[in-house]
Amino acid sequence: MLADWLTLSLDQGTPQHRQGVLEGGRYTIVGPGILHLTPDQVSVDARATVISVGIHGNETAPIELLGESLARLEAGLNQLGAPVLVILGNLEAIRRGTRFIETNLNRLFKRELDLSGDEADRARELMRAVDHFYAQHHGLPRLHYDLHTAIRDSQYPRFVVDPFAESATDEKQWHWLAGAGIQAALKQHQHSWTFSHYSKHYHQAQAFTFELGKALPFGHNDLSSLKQMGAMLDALIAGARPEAGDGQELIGFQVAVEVFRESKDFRLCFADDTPNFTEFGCGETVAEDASTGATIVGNTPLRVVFPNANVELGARAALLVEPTQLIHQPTTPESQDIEITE
Ligand SMILES: O=C(O)CCC(=O)N[C@@H](CCC(=O)O)C(=O)O
Ligand SMILES: [Zn+2]
Repeated sequence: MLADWLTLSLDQGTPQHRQGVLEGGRYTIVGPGILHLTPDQVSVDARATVISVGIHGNETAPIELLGESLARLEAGLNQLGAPVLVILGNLEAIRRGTRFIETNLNRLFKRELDLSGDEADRARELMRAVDHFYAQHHGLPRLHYDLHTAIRDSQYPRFVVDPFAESATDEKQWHWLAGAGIQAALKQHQHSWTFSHYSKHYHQAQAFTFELGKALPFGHNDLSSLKQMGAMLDALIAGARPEAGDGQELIGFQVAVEVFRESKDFRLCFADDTPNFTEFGCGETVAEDASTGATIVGNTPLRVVFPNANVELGARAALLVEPTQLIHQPTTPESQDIEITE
């Protein structure tokens, strides 16, 4: 039943059996595409964990990856040891295989949201579900991993966005991310009202947006590059400490310039298939907008992330980023622990 929950949620709406037992606990379907896993016993390393997928409907690899992890739980190959809220984000967009229907759901996670429409209603429903979940498990450390794939290839195929927030990122997270095969981390410079930002900003959760390769239709994903990520999901579900990534490098980046599309007459001055993190040299023009003019790289080379000329007016059309530090470096016999240089 649990393994079919993803498919049933998409095919027929909310499945009929709203509750059931599984290895180490029980599940409750709390709403369309919202599943609460409750362990019989909470493990010592457990976190109140939110795992969301399909916030953009065309990003299918995380849905398949999570489906495999739930199937392992149901088959008794894993045991529930932490409370987990599993979220299938934009159900209608997933059915249609599109990023969104009316507007980008991943910009709407704001308590004062006053928009109407299906995506705004879904954002409110998901915010309520997260609030309720963290309140139910208030004694535990909070975690939210929001899993995506990117529109284009990337020089770092697996990376995270670390949302802007007042609260600091726990150093342990870098170990876990490196262990899950994450190669780079991009620190956001301002509030972005994404789903992971919501949990970090309002609930002080450790939260990231994961980019796990390139967006492809169902059945076309090669999940072998996400094996370590799958192992991390299993560990979180079990309430175990995920594998630390000794031997794997994780590079930090920060935002230097955010490029917005302000007019209809807007263009990015490079090929559509330019991979994320491609470097542009000093003096190169990256974008042109009829109302705000050209965006030109200044004295330091910058790399482009999430370029998209087809966004709504006023929305982010690209980030220009620069490396900050090596957040996590391979363990050597001389240095046995994490290296943070800020
Ligand atoms: O590949 C792209 O251009 C977009 C991929 C994507 O959906 N990224 C997220 C990042 C969220 C964040 O900035 O934290 C998004 O744009 O919502
Ligand atoms: Zn996405």
